[in-house]
Amino acid sequence: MSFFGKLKSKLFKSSSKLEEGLDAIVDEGGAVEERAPETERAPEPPESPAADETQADAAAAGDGAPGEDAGAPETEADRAADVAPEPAREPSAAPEPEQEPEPEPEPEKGAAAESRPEPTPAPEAAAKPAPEPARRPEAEAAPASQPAAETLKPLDMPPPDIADPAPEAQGGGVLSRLFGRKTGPAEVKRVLDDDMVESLEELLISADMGVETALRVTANMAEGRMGRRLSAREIKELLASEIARIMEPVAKPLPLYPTKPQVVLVVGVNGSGKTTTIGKLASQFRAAGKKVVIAAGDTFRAAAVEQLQIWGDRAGVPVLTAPEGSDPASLAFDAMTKAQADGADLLMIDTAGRLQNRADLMEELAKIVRVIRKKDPDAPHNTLLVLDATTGQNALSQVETFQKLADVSGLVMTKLDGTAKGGVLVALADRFGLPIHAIGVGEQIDDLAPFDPEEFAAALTGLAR
Ligand SMILES: Nc1nc2c(ncn2[C@@H]2O[C@H](COP(=O)(O)OP(=O)(O)OP(=O)(O)O)[C@@H](O)[C@H]2O)c(=O)[nH]1
Repeated sequence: MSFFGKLKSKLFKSSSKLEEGLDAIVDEGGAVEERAPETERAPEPPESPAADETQADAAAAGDGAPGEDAGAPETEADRAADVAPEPAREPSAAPEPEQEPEPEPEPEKGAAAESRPEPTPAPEAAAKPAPEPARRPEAEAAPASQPAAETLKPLDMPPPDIADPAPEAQGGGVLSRLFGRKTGPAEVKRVLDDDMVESLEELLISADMGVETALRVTANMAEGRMGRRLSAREIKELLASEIARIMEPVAKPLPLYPTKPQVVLVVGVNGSGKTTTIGKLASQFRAAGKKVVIAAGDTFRAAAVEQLQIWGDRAGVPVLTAPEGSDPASLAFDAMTKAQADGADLLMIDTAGRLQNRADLMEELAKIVRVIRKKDPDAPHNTLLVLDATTGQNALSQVETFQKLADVSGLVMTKLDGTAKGGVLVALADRFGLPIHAIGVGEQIDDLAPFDPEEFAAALTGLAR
């Protein structure tokens, strides 16, 4: 199964919570409205403020004039919802079938989509001499062997609501029936009012987005739209757009430098997925032609060392170990010496994750850094914090703690498959702004994907279904 296939299907645990919640909010205070058939729908005049009757009126009257949502500023939402597959996403694979442009109920939607600028590669990424694991493929000339690039699939967007089988049983408008026209399917819309905003805030908080982020996201969604009637899909599009906007700046692949070896210190609490992530990254780096050395720096747990050795074997990468209980800094020094002697491109150092005694851990990490700096004053070049997405809000305090223990330069979020807590990524991005280099979507060696904000937002809100 492709990375995105996994992400899409597995994130539904998260999305189903948000999706069902959003549906319920709209259903709760909404009214069924009939939509005109797409072919007959003329551009709607912009909704005048006067047309924004009181929410109570609208809800009570079930005012269902077709296309009354034409005035809703949906451009941003469309951007997230209608994201086109990027042609460069699978450089070595057979070309993906172009995604069918979605028939749009509102004419301006199509126009907005057409005028959307193509994402441009980040200059520093394009200038990188070597491909990077977990890199978004459009940002570079990735080799055919790059696993992350190869396995990403473009988003299979669902058909729009308008394409649902038209339930004649729901009845058409009088004029439609007189002229023998079939109407579009009915849909529920709810006037965006204070109650609905509050319900949205509560839903986002319950989806692990954190209070501050949830309030900000909801406020942005509501801005300029109070009094408008919105369908669940429109709300999801707005939410997806907001989420993608927050996540866009943090979606950055692990930067690669010409320095040899580039030292990547990997930190995180026990069980967060450090070992697995090191194995997956090593495999991707190796597939991209990099020479990698791994140092098993959690010398206090024999099982952790064994596990890392297994991953090293899988990835085809040497793992340096030391006797149980020996000094991790001494191992790191030896590993640095070996990596330099071997001309390795990357040295990945696993570390212990015992937060029970922070002072010890802080000293241990500081000592590792001190000794590797004897070999290279700029090392470590990256300090990756591995976070387990299933811990939800706890991930926020882990970032705070590890920022005090080490100079965290980026995040990898593991276990995004099978969690209903994906919303915490939004809170993390909003609060810390640390780059999310990759996401773990399973326990297999190729289950590490680049982080794509739009795909993530669509999957989280249920638009990707
Ligand atoms: N479903 C899923 N499981 C994962 C993922 N990443 C890691 N795991 C599992 O999480 C568990 C812990 O992973 P490890 O890599 O051993 O975590 P660690 O941080 O090295 O833990 P310690 O060795 O205890 O320090 C293992 O069972 C992994 O298979 C992921 O992305 N998805």
